[in-house]
Amino acid sequence: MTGPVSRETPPLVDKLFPRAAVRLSAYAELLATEGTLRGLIGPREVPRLWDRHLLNCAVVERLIPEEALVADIGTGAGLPGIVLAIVRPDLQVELVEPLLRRTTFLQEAVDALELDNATVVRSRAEDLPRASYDVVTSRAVAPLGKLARWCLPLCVEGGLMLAMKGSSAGEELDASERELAKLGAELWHIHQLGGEELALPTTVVSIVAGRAAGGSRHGGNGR
Ligand SMILES: C[S@@+](CC[C@H](N)C(=O)[O-])C[C@H]1O[C@@H](n2cnc3c(N)ncnc32)[C@H](O)[C@@H]1O
Repeated sequence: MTGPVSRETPPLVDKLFPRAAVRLSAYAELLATEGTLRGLIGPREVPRLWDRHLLNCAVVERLIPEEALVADIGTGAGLPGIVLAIVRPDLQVELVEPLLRRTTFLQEAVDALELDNATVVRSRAEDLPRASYDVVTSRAVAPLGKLARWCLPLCVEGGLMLAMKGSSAGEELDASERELAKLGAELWHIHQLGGEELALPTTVVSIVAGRAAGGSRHGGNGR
């Protein structure tokens, strides 16, 4: 089981997300307890829940326009979807996950946290309605090319696919540029978020969905 140190809310949370800190802490507690008991989060992740998971996901909100309808594909235990719903009450977030064990946990978390802007959707990405979302997020779900085949068709024209990636972001983008162009993507860009504040900055590949074929890497939509 987890030790008490892992449950402490870092001061940075109050500084960056003062209005969301209580709910974020409640979610951290849920992940550290039920989440690990049910095998949704590895026990070794508990001491680094804030650095590697919650804060890392929370800063992605900086790329999301106001009042967007967001689908978080393969959300697992709710990352980044639940975090985004907590820190951005203006968003509507669909937590998309095919596995029942995970959707059961997600629904319990949404209820416990009283998140009225998050909905659990038991589905695979491929089975969701097309051209429906302003923003489609994901973390640790699939390589970028495959992810783009799943996520870009779900975006409205001009919508945004946001893929949280690790150090492979550049390589993955290079390898999938042709595919992105075929899928009608217009701009793509690698963002480093939280570099000044977080122990581990977050890398996000953003891709603007559109009809026009082609695109340019580091197109710099600046969002
Ligand atoms: C490695 S987990 C990542 C979970 C979470 N995003 C995170 O970062 O902790 C990948 C998740 O993607 C889900 N998944 C796999 N294939 C999927 C698909 N075709 N559509 C939607 N989700 C899928 C899995 O069930 C799993 O929960």
